[in-house]
Amino acid sequence: MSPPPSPSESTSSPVSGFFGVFRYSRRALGLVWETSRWMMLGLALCTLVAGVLPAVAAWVGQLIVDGVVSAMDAHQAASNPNLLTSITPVLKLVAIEALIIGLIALAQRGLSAQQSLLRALLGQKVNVMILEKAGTLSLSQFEDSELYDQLTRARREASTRPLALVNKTFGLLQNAISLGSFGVLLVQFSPWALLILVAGALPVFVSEAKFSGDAFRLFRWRSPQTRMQIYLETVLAREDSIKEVKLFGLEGLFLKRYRDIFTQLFAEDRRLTLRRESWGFLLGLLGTLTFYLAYGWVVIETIAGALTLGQMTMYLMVFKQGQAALSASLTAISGMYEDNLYLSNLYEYLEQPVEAESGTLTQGALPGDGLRFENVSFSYPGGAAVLHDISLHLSPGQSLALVGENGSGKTTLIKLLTRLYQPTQGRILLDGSDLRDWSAQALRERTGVIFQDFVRYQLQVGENLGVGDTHAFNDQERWQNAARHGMADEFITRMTSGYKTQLGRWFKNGQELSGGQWQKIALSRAYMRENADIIVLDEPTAAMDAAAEAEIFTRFREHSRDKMAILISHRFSTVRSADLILVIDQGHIIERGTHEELLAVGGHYAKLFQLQAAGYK
Ligand SMILES: Nc1ncnc2c1ncn2[C@@H]1O[C@H](COP(=O)(O)OP(=O)(O)OP(=O)(O)O)[C@@H](O)[C@H]1O
Repeated sequence: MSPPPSPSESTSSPVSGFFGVFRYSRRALGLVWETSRWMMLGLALCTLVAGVLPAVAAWVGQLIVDGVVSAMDAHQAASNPNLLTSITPVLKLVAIEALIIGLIALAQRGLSAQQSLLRALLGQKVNVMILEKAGTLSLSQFEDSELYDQLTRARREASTRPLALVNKTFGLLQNAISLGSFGVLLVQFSPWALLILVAGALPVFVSEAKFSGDAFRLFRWRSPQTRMQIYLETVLAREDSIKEVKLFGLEGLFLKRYRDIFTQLFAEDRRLTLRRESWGFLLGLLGTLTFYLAYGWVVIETIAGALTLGQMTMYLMVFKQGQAALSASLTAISGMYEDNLYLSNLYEYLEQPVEAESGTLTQGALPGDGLRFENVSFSYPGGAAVLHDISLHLSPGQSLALVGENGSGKTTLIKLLTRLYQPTQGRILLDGSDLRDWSAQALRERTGVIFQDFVRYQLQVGENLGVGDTHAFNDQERWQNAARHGMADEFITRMTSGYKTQLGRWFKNGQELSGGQWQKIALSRAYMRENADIIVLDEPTAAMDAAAEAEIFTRFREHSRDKMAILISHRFSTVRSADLILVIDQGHIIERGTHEELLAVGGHYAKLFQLQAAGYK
């Protein structure tokens, strides 16, 4: 199976497509320039030195051979030969050549030292750019598998590519300088020789350019499989999934899938590599043939007396090195083409449009009005409607509970309320102003949320709380306050290093917590937002024991006395005390009222309540 071309690749002509991708070279150079000006200048200097000196060395080589020949003649012809006088001029030339070779070695070392330092700096810079961009993407962009592919491709490859591109650009420059200087020497022999040199290397270049394009298309086309491989690696080798993998005996199954993907990808790789190398070999032979043709020509000219021995050595060396430099330049160009294609992926990702943060409000038009949903409907991108025509009003000091079956849309409602998604229809108002018009910062400060799938950070306990309010990330007093509210302080103080205990198993001395303890940590994290007046708990006590749950809700009510509290729970014992209960079914509000009102109606809520109560009898 061959990868389909992307639309842009299939519509543009191969030539313009080929040159079009070079637009990223300038950006890569700019990136290096921003990373370290001095090193880029150093690279340029070393490149120049390493480019010019080989031709100078070849020329000095010619002077040496011719010097030796004439010194030999003079020495033999002299009636009173003095060896020292005869060899001194040649030895001086030998010393100069040694110096030149030393300088070339120095320049090359300089190049490789600067390249390896730049690799580290540039890799870090590009990775930071990728992660910074990730921070600006919306949740729906993150859930878009194509964008996710792009992000994965960018992370896998692009952090090494900019330097590769710059190295190749400098390599090309160095070879071009060498070629130019060799050309100056070679043209004196014959312009045809120069032409032969170019003609010999051209076919390799064309084939390289073609195959690097194929390689990139292959890489782009199969990134979903690569991503599946990364995912399987994670499932098979991470402590949070290994328990289930072991119990269900999934190792063999997943490893087989992992291997199958590799086998498929490897078959494509092998095909491409074999074709690339076979063509490279055949076309390379052409280059070798032209070299030996030129070799023969130079030898004939020398025997015929048109060239001196020194000139012959020089031309042969120039020809050989020139050909090597030319094919290296051409390979560099096609390699640059490949790097450019990879970089185009990085920049496509970096240039993903992000929604401009337009809201600036820090206060609503009707302070104290609380939260209002006005005929809000919502569908996830590309999906069917999940919420239909939701209207509700919650004033400060009131509590709201959402009840409904799995998948009825409760968490989605919270995602809209926290502006992780925008309603498809209708609007949400906070203190009389549309949520979209609020500044993100102000909104964040006013809401404290814990989601069902809260994050278990592999950090210290205190930091796990601190993430709830970055301003107080290291504030121990605030940690303790929040932990008291979330009922986590008791077990934290019993831990070996208290709030400084490392959590999780990823790092040394990390301690694992029970499901309920983690939930208490997450709950305390929500309490870190001291100024938040909208507190949302999405099934906060599912993993807690009954006593802890009762205590949690007593504290929750105390804490949220003058705030807006929203609670999602499948346990009616926690829901019943809410001021307003909404029963959601397939995205519709089907019942609303207090616990008593809903029981009196004898509808869906009453039925579910009785079902649960019967379970406890
Ligand atoms: N990111 C998403 N993209 C597309 N569809 C989604 C996404 N998240 C949830 N859904 C769908 O939206 C619907 C509502 O999901 P939601 O998580 O809001 O339900 P819920 O009432 O909170 O369920 P539960 O009680 O199981 O937590 C479900 O049908 C689900 O498949």
